[in-house]
Amino acid sequence: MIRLENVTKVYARGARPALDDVSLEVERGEFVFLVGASGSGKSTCLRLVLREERPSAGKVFVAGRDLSNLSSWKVPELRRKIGIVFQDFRLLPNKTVFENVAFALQVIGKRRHTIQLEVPEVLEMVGLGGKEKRRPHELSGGEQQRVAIARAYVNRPPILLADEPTGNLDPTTSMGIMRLLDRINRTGTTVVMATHDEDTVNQWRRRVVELSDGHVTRDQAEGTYDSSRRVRDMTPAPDAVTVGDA
Ligand SMILES: Nc1ncnc2c1ncn2[C@@H]1O[C@H](COP(=O)(O)OP(=O)(O)OP(=O)(O)O)[C@@H](O)[C@H]1O
Repeated sequence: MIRLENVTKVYARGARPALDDVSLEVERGEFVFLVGASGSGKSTCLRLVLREERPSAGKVFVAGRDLSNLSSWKVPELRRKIGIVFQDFRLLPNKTVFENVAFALQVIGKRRHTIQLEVPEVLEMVGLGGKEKRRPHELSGGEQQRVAIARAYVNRPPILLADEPTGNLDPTTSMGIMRLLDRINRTGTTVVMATHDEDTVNQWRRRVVELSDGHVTRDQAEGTYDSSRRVRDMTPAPDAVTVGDA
């Protein structure tokens, strides 16, 4: 469903590559956690899949299409296949919950009566039935993220990308959001979630792809994440103290 083939991304001439010869394949229907320290290249991966960025070298394939051959007028069609959720929700503050979700269908030309049917259905699914008329500031962070997920999913895209979706939420609320993403994944949607959230990764035990300085350093089924591991690995063990100190 998503394939990166020897992808390198250099943003600025002379800068360290954000991604350095990364190859990665995500099958249809998988749920993948993309983990790694800040700056390791997680968001860059997601932006390449959305064709918001183009690789400096290598190829990106999404839903059978080679994005290097995709003309710019076909990019909206690609993005219709991909729902995206961010850490900071990115809702339209002056629109109601219903209007925020409906907007995603309006921009792709869906008919009014379809919108009237599909928006309540997806809001019910994310647990926001009855809150259609609220504006984002009248919702909790978890509820705002549910609206963002409803907006990303209302068109039933085959791929859902989530960039730190639990980053602004407490553990209990995060758990609810993860249950929702899991439910969406069970409908057959491929989910790729970039995250630092160790507890979530360790609780859900899905495939974990770890990036370090633009390289894939681990790809593990039912994986875990310990962000302190790299730091610990670089710290001398207690028995490495030099004899002269004794
Ligand atoms: N638009 C840009 N222009 C220049 N450099 C960029 C740009 N976007 C990202 N970078 C650099 O590329 C590297 C990877 O960034 P990226 O945002 O992909 O990392 P990340 O793992 O998603 O980090 P975070 O967890 O903090 O979001 C970093 O060194 C970053 O500074």
